Amino acid sequence: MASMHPITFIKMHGLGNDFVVLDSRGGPAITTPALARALGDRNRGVGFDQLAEIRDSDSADYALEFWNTDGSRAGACGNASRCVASLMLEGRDAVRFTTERGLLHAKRAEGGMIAVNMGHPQLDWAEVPLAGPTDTAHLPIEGDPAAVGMGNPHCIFFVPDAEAVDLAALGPGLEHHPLFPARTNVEFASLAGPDHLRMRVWERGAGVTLACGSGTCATAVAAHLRGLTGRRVTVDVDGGRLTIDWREDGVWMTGPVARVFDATLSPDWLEAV
Ligand SMILES: N[C@@H](CCC[C@H](N)C(=O)O)C(=O)O
Repeated sequence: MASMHPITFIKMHGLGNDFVVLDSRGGPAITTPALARALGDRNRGVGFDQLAEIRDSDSADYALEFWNTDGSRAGACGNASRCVASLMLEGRDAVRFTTERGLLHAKRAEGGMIAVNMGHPQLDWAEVPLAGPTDTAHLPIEGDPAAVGMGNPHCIFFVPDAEAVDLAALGPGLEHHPLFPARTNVEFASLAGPDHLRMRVWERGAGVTLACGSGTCATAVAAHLRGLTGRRVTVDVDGGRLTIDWREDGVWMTGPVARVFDATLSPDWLEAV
């Protein structure tokens, strides 16, 4: 891939869910499926769970596009949204940005945390999407999972002990289950206390990750709808803790972010992609 200009990027993470952030505002989009796969390679590239590209927006402060390590696009990425918002919030109280699913909002929260409103959950089978008319609260899959869309699909299992689940063994088959025509992210959650969940995730297009923001929102929504929790919950994921609050105006997610380093892609490496 030839490039006229040096391509700089920022490496960030939210609870160990790690990202390469590209900013192509004012110019053409940079990311292709091949570049996402090459950059996502932890041995020969940089390594990430998702790539987030910042684009110009006519209707908001900026637009965001998300890519998985397998080169596929994702309609939502909660933790990358919080990471990029932390950059864009410099000198501002709140930001508005567009993603595939529409307009979202983010703001600073207490203790240096970043909060993002991930929008309203999608509870209709066609919105998730599922392959045909199905009760999203109880899918016809062994283990009685629920389906919730947050701009991307999630299949959520409530289990006695999320720690004991072999994600690598179960994840690939469930990600490609025929009920999910666009594949799915897969979450396993158990109740850790009142309004407190323990959750682990297999991400569509990325595999096992330490955290998934949209998955945490989807799990909190499913837990409330099953009568397991209230609308505000603490969720412990492998990489740390998120707070989810399902309010009138959408599902708010609050947690930490980190900027790890800034760098420039080598032109020789890019040429070979
Ligand atoms: N890590 C993310 C979700 C990323 C996208 C997902 N793998 C998909 O393909 O839908 C998050 O924080 O939400």
